[in-house]
Amino acid sequence: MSHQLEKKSSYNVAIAGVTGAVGEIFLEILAERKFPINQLKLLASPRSAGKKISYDGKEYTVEALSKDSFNDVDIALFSAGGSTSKEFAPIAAKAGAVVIDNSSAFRMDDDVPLVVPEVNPAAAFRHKGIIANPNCTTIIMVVALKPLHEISPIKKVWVSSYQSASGAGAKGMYELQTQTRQLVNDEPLTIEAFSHQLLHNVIPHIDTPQDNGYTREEMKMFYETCKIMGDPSIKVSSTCVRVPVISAHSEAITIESENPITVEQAREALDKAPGIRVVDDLPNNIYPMPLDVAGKDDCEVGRIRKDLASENGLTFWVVGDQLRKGAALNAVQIAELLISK
Ligand SMILES: NC(=O)C1=CN([C@@H]2O[C@H](COP(=O)(O)OP(=O)(O)OC[C@H]3O[C@@H](n4cnc5c(N)ncnc54)[C@H](OP(=O)(O)O)[C@@H]3O)[C@@H](O)[C@H]2O)C=CC1
Ligand SMILES: N[C@@H](CC(=O)OP(=O)(O)O)C(=O)O
Repeated sequence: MSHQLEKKSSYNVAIAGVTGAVGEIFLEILAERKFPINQLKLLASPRSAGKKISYDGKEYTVEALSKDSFNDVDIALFSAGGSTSKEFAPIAAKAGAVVIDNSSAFRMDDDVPLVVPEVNPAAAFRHKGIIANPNCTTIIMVVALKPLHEISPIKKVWVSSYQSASGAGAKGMYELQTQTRQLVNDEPLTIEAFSHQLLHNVIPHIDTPQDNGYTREEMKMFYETCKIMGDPSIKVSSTCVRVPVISAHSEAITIESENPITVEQAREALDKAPGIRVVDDLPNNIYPMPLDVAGKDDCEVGRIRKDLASENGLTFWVVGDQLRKGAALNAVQIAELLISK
């Protein structure tokens, strides 16, 4: 069975997980980019079945995701967690849809391309029914790494992330907002979505601990970077940290490349690269910050400087809206690539 999308003037699109943090942004982005939709199917858990959601001036009723949800669907955008993807993405692909999956369920499968359109667009066409959207922190980083890797191959990356509450979904954003209100009202703080109070704190722990002392989020950055960049020799050491910011992830990155990359070369390459903007004027207090980047499509890079501690090293700061470029926008850009051929 061929999994390539048949060329049409408009497509039947399903969104699994439409009531979640990423699902909501999927709808915003499809509308903003005028994605050619014929029929739209909105899917979530049985808890949300019957809920009404507007899209492009029309009201839709959310349906409970089931094995029969994908008949006549061309493109299925999944954002409903790894276990839901594991169960339903193969069913959707078998029914003839091309699945673009936001979860971590299939990212490292050999048969599943892991795609960031600015980095490895050709991989999108090698799918067998499922394409994986990478981890959000990794997407934001590789958009900046790619133009630098083209100047001189990157050998090593050290990165510390400053990941917003929305990375933990709707419940993460809600908990940070609730804690703010509770603190003002002198009430006990609810701590459910994160392992500690996030308000007025930073938590150096995202996803499950691994045997090597890193977390699963950190190991996703290690493995996914190599797969997306098509270079298994790149070594990534990361510390992923949750910070009390509602939306947009920040990352302090140091790279070591085969040959030196000057600040000027880096700035010029990043300036020209798609999906990223240089915002870098330290003396005038101008650098990327989550408050400014939240809601934007492009990632922003600043604080570009020669690293003082590593050989052939360059240090910089990248911020991206992880619900957009780190999730829904990247997935919609993959869908746009598929329908462009
Ligand atoms: N938040 C982020 O920054 C990013 C998230 N992702 C990934 O995207 C996915 C969704 O994340 P996010 O939007 O943040 O999470 P949310 O918790 O905000 O939303 C989860 C969504 O999945 C639906 N869902 C949950 N269980 C089921 C089920 N059994 N069957 C059908 N639908 C179900 C929920 O429906 P209901 O409302 O009915 O419960 C809801 O629509 C995850 O895999 C996450 O790892 C990827 C990149 C970034
Ligand atoms: N990276 C997200 C979590 C997430 O959704 O990751 P993944 O898509 O790799 O499961 C965060 O900030 O918490």
